[in-house]
Amino acid sequence: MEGLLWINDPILPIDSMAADSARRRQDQLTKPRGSLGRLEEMAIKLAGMQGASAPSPDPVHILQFMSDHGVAAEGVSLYPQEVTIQMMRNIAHGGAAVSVMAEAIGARMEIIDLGILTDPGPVENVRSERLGFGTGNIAREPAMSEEQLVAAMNAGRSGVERALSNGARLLICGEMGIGNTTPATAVACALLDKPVVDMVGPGTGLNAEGIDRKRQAIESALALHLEPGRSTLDLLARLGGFDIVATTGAYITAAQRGLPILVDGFIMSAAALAAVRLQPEVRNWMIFSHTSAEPGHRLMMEALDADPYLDLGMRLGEATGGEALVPLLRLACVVHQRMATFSEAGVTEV
Ligand SMILES: Cc1cc2ncn([C@H]3O[C@H](COP(=O)(O)O)[C@@H](O)[C@H]3O)c2cc1C
Ligand SMILES: O=C(O)c1cccnc1
Repeated sequence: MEGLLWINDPILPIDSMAADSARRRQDQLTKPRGSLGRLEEMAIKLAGMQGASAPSPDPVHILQFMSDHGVAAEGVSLYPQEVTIQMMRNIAHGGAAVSVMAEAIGARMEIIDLGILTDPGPVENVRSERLGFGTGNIAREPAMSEEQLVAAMNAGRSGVERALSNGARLLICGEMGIGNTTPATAVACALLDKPVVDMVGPGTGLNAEGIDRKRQAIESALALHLEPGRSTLDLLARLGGFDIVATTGAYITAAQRGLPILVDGFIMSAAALAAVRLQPEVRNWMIFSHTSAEPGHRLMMEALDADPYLDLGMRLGEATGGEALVPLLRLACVVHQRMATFSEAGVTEV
């Protein structure tokens, strides 16, 4: 697709020498081999991605994408659509979970309005890259045009470029927009060829009747848009959201530029599936923070051969699962760097 030729640019290889040398170092540190479990794996993975003997998640850069979803008209969320703009202000003013956590972990966050329902005018701390007034209702029409798809992918790409120019060493993408678990579910069902009943869930807290209504809306969307031979980009334009598409572009760009990706929950995993479908090696650059309580997330993780680190019953989105893992990533890296080896400490090795 014109304007998206960069998707096929090569993905950087992981530095396997750096990963091997980090693994060897872990085995020389004063502990029974493997005893720090997956903390060891975190440091080794980051070492390979960063080509570094002293890996570190810092600086962490969050791209927080805001957008609305036309399919909210089908009654697929417990909350009304005006919550999106209200939450955008809340995020920008520092009152949302993502904002409090970003401050607590010392992460830089850029909030990008990709097209919430009403144009809020200039909002402090929000970058406006509006592509429309929400997407189309996927149960009845495509989510977006080809032009909007291209612009959303490029918005994700330029977000990563700004992150890199700010020195980022770890990327977390997040989203907020009422109704968003519906396009995420639709994209996942389309890409994985799974029945909607296996993937659909409560999102913000729908009851059984609400989930059934959401299932019907997604089934209508798939019946309308799913045709054999449709490309991944075409499916994204028909079923996705501006945020899922921008994140897909951000993930591919990060992998092309060598920036490690921390994938957040259910909605961001739909983008991860799309990015890996478009460019399989993007998977090598991904770390998965947590298992979302949204039931279909496990199927997504299976498809991505991913085993997320945390399982805290989180189901918020907003990059918060990614943020929750950052302190553990830091700990893993500090341990990797500062622990004494057997020979340094004069401890008997077996
Ligand atoms: C106050 C509030 C803050 C949120 N922050 C993230 N989400 C999350 O919930 C929404 C997806 O769930 P559904 O598809 O059921 O609407 C998205 O906005 C997602 O970011 C929120 C939802 C609400 C209500
Ligand atoms: O895991 C997520 O991304 C999620 C789950 C429920 C609602 N919003 C987001």
